[in-house]
Amino acid sequence: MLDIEDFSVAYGGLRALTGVSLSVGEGQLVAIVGPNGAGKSTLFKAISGIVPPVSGSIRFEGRDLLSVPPPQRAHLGIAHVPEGRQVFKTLTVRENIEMGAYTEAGRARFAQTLERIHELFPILHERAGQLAGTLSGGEQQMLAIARGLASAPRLLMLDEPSMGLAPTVADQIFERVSQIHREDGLTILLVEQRVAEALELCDRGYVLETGRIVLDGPYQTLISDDRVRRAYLGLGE
Ligand SMILES: Nc1ncnc2c1ncn2[C@@H]1O[C@H](COP(=O)(O)OP(=O)(O)OP(=O)(O)O)[C@@H](O)[C@H]1O
Repeated sequence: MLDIEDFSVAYGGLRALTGVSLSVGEGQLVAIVGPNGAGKSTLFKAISGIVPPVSGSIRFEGRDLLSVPPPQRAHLGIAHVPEGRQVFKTLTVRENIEMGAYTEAGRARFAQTLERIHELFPILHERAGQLAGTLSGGEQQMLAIARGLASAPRLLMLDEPSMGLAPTVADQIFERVSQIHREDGLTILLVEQRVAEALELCDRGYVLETGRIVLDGPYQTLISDDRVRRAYLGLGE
């Protein structure tokens, strides 16, 4: 579904991504893990078109994505749920979800998507008329994911959904992400610093460090790799 090849991004003189290649197959949940500043958010911004590449290619469902203007990319079915949630705080929960449904597919399927969103996140149904800025951090994250789902995407990109959340709340979010993947078969690209949790959920993972992919493979390969065990899972040999 998504093929990124030899992709590099720079902010002025600073290289944020160097020669990154990765693939996401239809229906897969792929995790990108790595430390602060590794370039994870930059990769998502480049897929959405917020930052331009220096070189490399991105193909989405066989199409050259870089030739598609950024505002059109959501209409192809790419939903980007940004780091830090960024809900519209002065709009209600329901209005935030409606804002996500601006794609043709999102509008066409809004009634059934809303029903599914309420099934996944009943609290958003209860709080439909409440201003988003008054929600807790976990509820705002649920709303950000719901807003992404409202566009009826083919690919859902989640940038650190656990950020700033208590472990139990983060676990609830991971459980919902897994449910969306398992039950709805949605293709998901997940960026996370909580490496153990993210790798447990994924079909395939990539480890990104200082702008380069240093390791990739299926869950079993990554979880048994000594570097991953030492650096990210706090485990010994
Ligand atoms: N707008 C920007 N201008 C200049 N440098 C930037 C900009 N955004 C990010 N960077 C730099 O690019 C590098 C990668 O940042 P990025 O936010 O992609 O990392 P990350 O892996 O998502 O980290 P985190 O999890 O802390 O957000 C960092 O060195 C960062 O300082």
